[in-house]
Amino acid sequence: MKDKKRITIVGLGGVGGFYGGLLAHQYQDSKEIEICFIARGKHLETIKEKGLTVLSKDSEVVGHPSIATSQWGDIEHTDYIILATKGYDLSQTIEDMKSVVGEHTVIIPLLNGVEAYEQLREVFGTSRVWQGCTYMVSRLKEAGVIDNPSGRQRILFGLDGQVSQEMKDLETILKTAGVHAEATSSISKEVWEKYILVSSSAMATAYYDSSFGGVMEHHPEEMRQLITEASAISKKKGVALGEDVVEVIIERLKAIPYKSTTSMHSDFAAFKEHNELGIMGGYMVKQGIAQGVETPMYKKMCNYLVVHSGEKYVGIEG
Ligand SMILES: NC(=O)C1=CN([C@@H]2O[C@H](COP(=O)(O)OP(=O)(O)OC[C@H]3O[C@@H](n4cnc5c(N)ncnc54)[C@H](OP(=O)(O)O)[C@@H]3O)[C@@H](O)[C@H]2O)C=CC1
Ligand SMILES: CC(C)(CO)C(=O)C(=O)O
Repeated sequence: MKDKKRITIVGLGGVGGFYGGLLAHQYQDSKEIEICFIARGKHLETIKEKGLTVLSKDSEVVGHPSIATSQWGDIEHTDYIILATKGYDLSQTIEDMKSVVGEHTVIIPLLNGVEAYEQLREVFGTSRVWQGCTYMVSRLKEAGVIDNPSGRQRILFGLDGQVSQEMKDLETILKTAGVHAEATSSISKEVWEKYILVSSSAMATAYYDSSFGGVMEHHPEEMRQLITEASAISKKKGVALGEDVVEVIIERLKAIPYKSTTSMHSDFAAFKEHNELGIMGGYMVKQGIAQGVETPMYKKMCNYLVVHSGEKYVGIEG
């Protein structure tokens, strides 16, 4: 029964649902690999009934996982856990998944930021927790349906200084399912570059109630300031970022379609009860204090957004 490699995805929203759907579609009849979903509510019921539909630019696939459940107990054991909940669900998810994490289980967080990795590492140790990040703009459209309109997607994962055979094997499993995956030996640098990009743009898009293009065109100085503050923190934490990191991030931000926006801004705009202000902004402010780095722009935007969350949210230009 334990012969098949088992990959469990928890959090079947924009990110986990997209990659989970591709994996479940590819491996539904596989004798070597099986895909399990931890989901909940109506989404779970629809997945059980009709499978998980993934819409992506010009394609549509439906994935039927081997197991779809809300109960970790139904999974029993797993070789990999791909973690894709929002930051505010992380602590509970870590508690719940303890029952299936064995000595050999590898955990890969795809959440934005570095807090998930730091938290997981504290609970499960360094070698079995790899770092990861993803570039995409994908959303849960309705129960059982994930939409990634541009079709863009990319996962980077690994541990610093090595790309092991186990990592190469996972890269192959993901690529075979159509995932643009890359195991890398400079994962801290990759994760931090992504984090600086998304954290600065999440803060500014939510603060100004504007798109990527909007904040880059109308608030370039504020964007530069956020990126500079975040880069200073990561360098103080010992991450080997290039000297030109601020310019590199600015160029990447300019390449993002003008009208698209961050997942945090979407959550603010939808008046969601929870948001990721903690991992996008709060972490930078706290780390600034811990590392002795001034973060005036993060503090200003956090202070505004923290009192304008939920139903009270009105962006500055909103
Ligand atoms: N969306 C995107 O394009 C991108 C997002 N990211 C990052 O990826 C992470 C995930 O984002 P995203 O996919 O947008 O988030 P979503 O809110 O779309 O999806 C998260 C899913 O996790 C589910 N979930 C949470 N806790 C549990 C649990 N204990 N058991 C089962 N299901 C659970 C939620 O269910 P429920 O609805 O019931 O709460 C929800 O369906 C975030 O950190 C985000 O910043 C990174 C790159 C791009
Ligand atoms: C910046 C972006 C869109 C890139 O993947 C993202 O990660 C997010 O909004 O959460």
